[in-house]
Amino acid sequence: MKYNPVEAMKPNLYKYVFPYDEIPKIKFNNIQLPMDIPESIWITDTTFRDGQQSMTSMNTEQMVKIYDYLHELDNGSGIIKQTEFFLYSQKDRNAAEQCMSRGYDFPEITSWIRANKDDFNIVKSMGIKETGILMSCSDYHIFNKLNKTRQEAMKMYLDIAYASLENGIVPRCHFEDITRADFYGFVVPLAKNLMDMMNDSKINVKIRACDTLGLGVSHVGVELPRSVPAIIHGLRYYGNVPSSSIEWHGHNDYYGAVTNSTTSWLYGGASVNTTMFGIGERVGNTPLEAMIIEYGQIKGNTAEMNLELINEIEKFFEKDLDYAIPPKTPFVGKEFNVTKAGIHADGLLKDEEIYNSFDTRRILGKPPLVAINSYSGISSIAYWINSYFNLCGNEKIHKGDNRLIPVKNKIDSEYDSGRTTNISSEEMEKLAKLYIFNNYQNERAI
Ligand SMILES: CC(C)C(=O)C(=O)O
Repeated sequence: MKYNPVEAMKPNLYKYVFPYDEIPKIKFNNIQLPMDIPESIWITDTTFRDGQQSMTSMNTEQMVKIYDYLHELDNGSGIIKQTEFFLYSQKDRNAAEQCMSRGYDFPEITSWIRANKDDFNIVKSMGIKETGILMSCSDYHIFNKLNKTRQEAMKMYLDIAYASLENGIVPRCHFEDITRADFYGFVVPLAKNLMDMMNDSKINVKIRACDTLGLGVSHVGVELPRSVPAIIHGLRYYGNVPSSSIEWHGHNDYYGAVTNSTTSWLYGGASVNTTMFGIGERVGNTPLEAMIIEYGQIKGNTAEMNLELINEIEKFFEKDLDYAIPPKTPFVGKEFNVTKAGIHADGLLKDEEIYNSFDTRRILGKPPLVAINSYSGISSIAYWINSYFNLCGNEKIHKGDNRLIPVKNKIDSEYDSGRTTNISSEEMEKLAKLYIFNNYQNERAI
């Protein structure tokens, strides 16, 4: 071991930042670091590992289906670069094998293993080229969970990385709890030792910066260990880690998962790790679909990615995995672009762009809608139907159309009898089919 950790007699738990009996603090130092976006940035996925742990486990068929979806969503762009599988159980191995047999270039299949010889043998025998390995970095973990000194922990991690390289497998070193770790005392020497191993072995070594409790902060001028800019900048300049080997893994405990992941891109980490719809531990991981939108904003386009497919993936999660996506979730929730304020509805009716920031109909297959409630007039109802059914040109229903009258009457009668909730999309669809398109059999529309 060339670079030793700064040994500590007792754990450095950064109590002035994380007092525990109070909310964590953000300490400012006003140090400005340079942004440096890598030429190539990408997204990786951990839906099958960190994501799946948080919900009823998926069966093999469901995992293969999601893998197919990730591939179709990526659509040859290579932006959704990798996804990772547990290999502990036969079910996990079957799923990984079936996904590998698809032969797709993207997402590449990687694994996550316990640090023992047998697990390396499984990775190798399955022909998987990269594996995630846990390397917890904070003294919360080293002292209080592993019951080791920093020196002992470092040695254990380097031995594991060495075993991976000996097996010809790229180690992806998961620096767990990096946002509470002693950066210069442990993270930097560990990174430098690993980079030496990479240079000696000529096999890539990756570092995943895991914001395990979502404590990372994206603002400029914040002290370590919480500063995302300082962590990414520091890994590159003090740890000698190339951008292409740095990945951010975020959790959303403080609502920062998306911004922190983007910040990691901005300061030089090429990769961000995500799950579909942000499923994951506690409040979840960084949502994959959000990072696609972030990617598009930074790079100016989303290459060949097929964003409309997200709709289908949503339906699959809801129907087959019994996972309810909260309706107000940006870009994917049923109501993310449904305007409820009467004054906004009025704006939408005049010009969609007034209250919709991009063409969600074309790009996500989700037209902006107005909520239908007791305040909705005939024109809102007409707008809703036109938008929902994507009616254009001559097909468009105009507010003078008599077929709208029974729809309006039905809605009014709901509120006359004491209803307080909005009319749902399902109810509106039935009403429109019954009174406008006249092809619905069931007379009881609501
Ligand atoms: C277990 C670790 C690697 C992790 O996923 C996290 O820190 O969130």
